[in-house]
Amino acid sequence: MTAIEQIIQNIDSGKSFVLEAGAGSGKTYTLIQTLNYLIENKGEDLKYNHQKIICITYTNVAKNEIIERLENHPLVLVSTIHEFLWECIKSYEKQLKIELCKLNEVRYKIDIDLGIESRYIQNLLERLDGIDSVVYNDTAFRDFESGQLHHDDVIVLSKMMFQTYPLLTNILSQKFPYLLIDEYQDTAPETINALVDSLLDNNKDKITLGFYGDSHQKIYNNGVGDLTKYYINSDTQKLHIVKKEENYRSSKAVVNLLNNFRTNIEQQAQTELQGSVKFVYCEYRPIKTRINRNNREVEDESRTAYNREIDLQKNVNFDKVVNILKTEKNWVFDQLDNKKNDKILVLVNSAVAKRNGFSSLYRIYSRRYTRRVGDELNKRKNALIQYFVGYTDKKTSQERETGVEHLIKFWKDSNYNEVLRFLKRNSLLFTDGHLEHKHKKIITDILNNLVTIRETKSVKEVMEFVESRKLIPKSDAVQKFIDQVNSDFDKLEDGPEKIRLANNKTFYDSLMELPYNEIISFFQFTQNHTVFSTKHGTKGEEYRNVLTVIDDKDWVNEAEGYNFEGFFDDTDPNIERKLRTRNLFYVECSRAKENLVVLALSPMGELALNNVKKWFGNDNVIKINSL
Ligand SMILES: Nc1ncnc2c1ncn2[C@@H]1O[C@H](COP(=O)(O)OP(=O)(O)OP(=O)(O)O)[C@@H](O)[C@H]1O
Repeated sequence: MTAIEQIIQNIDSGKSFVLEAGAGSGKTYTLIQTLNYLIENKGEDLKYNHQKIICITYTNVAKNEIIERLENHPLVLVSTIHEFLWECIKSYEKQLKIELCKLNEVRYKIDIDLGIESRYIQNLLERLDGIDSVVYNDTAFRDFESGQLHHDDVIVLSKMMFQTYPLLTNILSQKFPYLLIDEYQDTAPETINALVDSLLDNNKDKITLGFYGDSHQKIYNNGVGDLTKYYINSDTQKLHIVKKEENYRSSKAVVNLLNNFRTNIEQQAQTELQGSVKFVYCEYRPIKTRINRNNREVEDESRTAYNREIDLQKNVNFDKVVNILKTEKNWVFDQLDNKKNDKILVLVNSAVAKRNGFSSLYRIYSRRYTRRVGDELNKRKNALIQYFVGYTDKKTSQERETGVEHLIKFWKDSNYNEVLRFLKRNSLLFTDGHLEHKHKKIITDILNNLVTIRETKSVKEVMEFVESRKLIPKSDAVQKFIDQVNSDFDKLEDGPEKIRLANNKTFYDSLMELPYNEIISFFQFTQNHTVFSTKHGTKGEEYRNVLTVIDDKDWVNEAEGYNFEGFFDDTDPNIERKLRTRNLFYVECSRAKENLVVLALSPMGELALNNVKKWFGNDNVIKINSL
């Protein structure tokens, strides 16, 4: 039976299900097929009972694609998770206030127990009495005292509401008897819990849930990742597993490789194209050692000097491989024509930053965050950097298009609707929310000006311009950061807090002096508009040929990072990191339609290489010197 046939069988017998579908299997297509089936076969009933089908997606792009493909069908509500959950809970004002107080109390206690100054409030209930209702809008700051929620709070509060008020879930299941969720692996565990353990548990006969996704493509830390616990045990299962094992994207060689390190799905390539996979590894001279007086072997040279030499060697190796691919294999790495490009997938490191024109930004980050630099940059965690380039929502993996550069992108693309939406949401230009004719001229002048000054001025000058024109005010977090670095922290007692503030000040001062051009380059990089791609943005994308570059050095010591050698040889003791690395590797390799080359710049031990040989085939694992 095909996946869609199994899904239909589940739907017809009222069973909730998970579609586990590997890379390139056409998940969205199956989701659309399901929706069409429901419209055609259950549509009349739904209409009669004033019910709707809910389809939850993660990005506005996916949302729009589905709406378009269903030709805006009135029976289907396509929604992001926040929109949906907020719609579910927002009218229960009394209950919301109670739950908000509970949440506030829990978070307040955590802060107090940790001995840190809490942003939460004692005795919130009394203060909430004075406000009309709890509110949430997409860009609101958290301000519990005035009943204002941040979007993370919506996720947590809805879980609490679903748990505490079964009646709420009964009402929802009456209104929405079918609920389909795209990219389940990136859904917050709290949301899965609300949907499966409350909504479904309380209303088994009334609602069917369908989860679509791929456990091996979870690359964001906050997603649930995998729903196995809900279907593994047939006695207690709440969901039924359906597998989709076709791969419509990749060549036989690539699919074969994916199957070699994936255990829960065995994909079938749907093309006759053979393609190829190669793994290139590098060896470096060992660090010099000597025997000391105590007869112990110790390092005989400075590790910094050694690392510097190896870094240079890595650059040479990288250039060598790229050159061979270009000249001998006809791969196309053309910075200007992104569409036709073959792609280099690489996590940000100093060499990547240099090649993409943001090496000074990288240096400033390295000084502040030392070993966490890659992670900090990749995730755009710092509030100051977010002001310029936005960020990826950690709960939903959605790009938050809130940065100066997003606004400029909309403007340059002549996407005026988005420009206006952005300004209405973020700027102080429209104090009364109305756009008048006079505003259009003002906006045009400001934005044209901004486009130009960005090219030549410093970060500080751009920030001042943006602020003075009331385009985007500083967020609370940015203001707090600036206030702190400008405070008189010299008077503080010596200790970690003083050091932290001093480091922040250096970071802030150097960032402000930076040519803004570096921010532009960094933004292009985060949006995959270079031949390089941040791996966090590659899901759903595909390229003819892919070069994936691995360099453990920048990541291996971080609990939050990646450890490729430890994944290849199965020795990484940190299970979460091992899964994260496996998923990243899976997502990267599965982007290739024809040919894949993996270049391991950091050294790989014998055990790792032996496993790699099992996956890639002996002849496809090549030492760089033999190229
Ligand atoms: N039924 C089909 N027949 C032919 N081609 C298909 C079919 N379904 C999908 N494709 C093609 O296969 C490729 C992969 O599809 P798609 O990107 O939808 O898969 P996916 O499951 O979302 O992949 P991933 O999760 O890896 O991003 C696309 O080029 C798509 O056009």
